[in-house]
Amino acid sequence: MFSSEPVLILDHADIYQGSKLILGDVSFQINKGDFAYLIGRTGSGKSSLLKTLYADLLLQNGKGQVAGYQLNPIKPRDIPYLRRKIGIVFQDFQLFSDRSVEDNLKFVLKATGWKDKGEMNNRIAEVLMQVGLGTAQKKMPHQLSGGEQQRVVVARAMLNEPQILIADEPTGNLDPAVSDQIMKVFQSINNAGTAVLMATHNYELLNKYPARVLRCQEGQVIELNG
Ligand SMILES: Nc1ncnc2c1ncn2[C@@H]1O[C@H](COP(=O)(O)OP(=O)(O)OP(=O)(O)O)[C@@H](O)[C@H]1O
Repeated sequence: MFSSEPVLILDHADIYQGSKLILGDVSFQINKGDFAYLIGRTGSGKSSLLKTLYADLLLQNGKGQVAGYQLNPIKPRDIPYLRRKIGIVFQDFQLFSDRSVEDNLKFVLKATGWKDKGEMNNRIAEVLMQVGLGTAQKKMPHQLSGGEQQRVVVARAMLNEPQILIADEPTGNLDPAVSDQIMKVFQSINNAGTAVLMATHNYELLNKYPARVLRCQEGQVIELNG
């Protein structure tokens, strides 16, 4: 079964910001096909943990492995390749406002080594279909609602078929109905085999879309319903 393949392993990992220990002795695993929420109070370390996973913060103590890459140590030249295997979505949509949806996505494809125009166009059409925006290709970001823009951001994160989608407060700026749409997109991505790790303050979503819950609390990461 694909669900037992680990895409993320942290094993006695310590996560620091500078010399300050934020989370100590963190051990958990996420398998292909898992959906996990990451919760915890403001300042409890959620973003620091996620940054460690995409090597924005370097792991210095303990072991970590994401999408087949060892985090400790990771070679600087491997970091862009690691990030291609991870889809990353933040709270604030970061689309280029002066480029169409299609050009926003093409920018990422070109930056990650795609060359063939036809293949790029096909992949763009596929990911936009996946997020329910099959007709938005030529639109400019300002012609889209906040929720639609966030779906383009999710589509962009899916371009290189990541093994895991990491989302930091992806519904933070969206109202409940729109947050639901984003959750449905995440669920369909997850059902197609991509693991999802999503940091959120939105406890309504946890009730409505139950899944694994990891909580950052008092310098530790605790599994709530394992
Ligand atoms: N760049 C940084 N340099 C130093 N300390 C930092 C840095 N970023 C965060 N911290 C500290 O690390 C701790 C954890 O912050 P982090 O942003 O990971 O928490 P969080 O749970 O994501 O919070 P929020 O829910 O508000 O996003 C906090 O004490 C914060 O002050």
